[in-house]
Amino acid sequence: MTDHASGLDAGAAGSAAPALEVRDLSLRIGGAQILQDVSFAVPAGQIVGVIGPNGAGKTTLFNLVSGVMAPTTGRILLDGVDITGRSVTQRATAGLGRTFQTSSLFPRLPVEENVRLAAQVKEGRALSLAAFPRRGDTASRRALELLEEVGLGHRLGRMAGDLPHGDKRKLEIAMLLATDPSVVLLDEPMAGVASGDVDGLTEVIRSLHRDHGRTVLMVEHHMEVLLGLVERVAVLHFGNLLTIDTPEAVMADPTVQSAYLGETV
Ligand SMILES: Nc1ncnc2c1ncn2[C@@H]1O[C@H](COP(=O)(O)OP(=O)(O)OP(=O)(O)O)[C@@H](O)[C@H]1O
Repeated sequence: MTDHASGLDAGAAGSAAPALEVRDLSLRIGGAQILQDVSFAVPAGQIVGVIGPNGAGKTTLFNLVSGVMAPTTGRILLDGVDITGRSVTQRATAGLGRTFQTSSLFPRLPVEENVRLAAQVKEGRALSLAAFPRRGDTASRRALELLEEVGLGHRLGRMAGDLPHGDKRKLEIAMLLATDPSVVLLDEPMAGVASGDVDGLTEVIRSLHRDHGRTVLMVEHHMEVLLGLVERVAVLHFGNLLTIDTPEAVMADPTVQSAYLGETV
């Protein structure tokens, strides 16, 4: 571990609690130590990348933060509040949103209906298609705004399952935004996205924090995209946090180079 490995001083300039913080997070399954004492903080409005070789523990970290799995030890704080014992739904209500590596869309529904359903849930209404959507209701209006925002205004009426990968990812982000999260976890947003769609999706992600002030933590294997987007990079290796620092410092770090030996950084 390097001196700056914890990154816990990252929000120290102001007195406000970091938007997201993990403290000594560990997960043990059977005899396997999947994550070990991982600690870092993400100040509000910052965009941070998580990288690491295959099996390093990136998805596990997201599963722990979003509440899909419970840590063996350690704590997770959202805006300074300990959410470690809370359910996925309670964390979402508290402002934590997540996309998954695998698509979480309703493929046989039109794009606007996917986002309307997410907006409807945010309003405290049921995830029900039978809610008789009216063109002017707040969930429908919000859905149209968000589709414009992510650049899918021209896809209205298309079935979500028929969209190209890049647009599916944008749709997932629009659905996430419908829940109005303050902290967004993006799990490999570029996976399966055609090269021609990468720039557009990158801009959508950039605007999440630049234009909307959201805090973003993202796992991404597409290194060029990640390094062009994030302010800091956390590096996981065999369940340990090697370092969290600026993209330049991380790429120049010999421990990172050796962690990736045999892989292209
Ligand atoms: N439920 C589980 N039971 C046992 N081992 C698990 C479980 N979940 C994950 N692991 C193991 O934990 C390690 C970390 O897995 P994880 O999926 O978090 O890695 P990752 O960094 O996201 O990898 P990738 O880049 O390939 O997606 C792997 O060795 C994996 O096999």
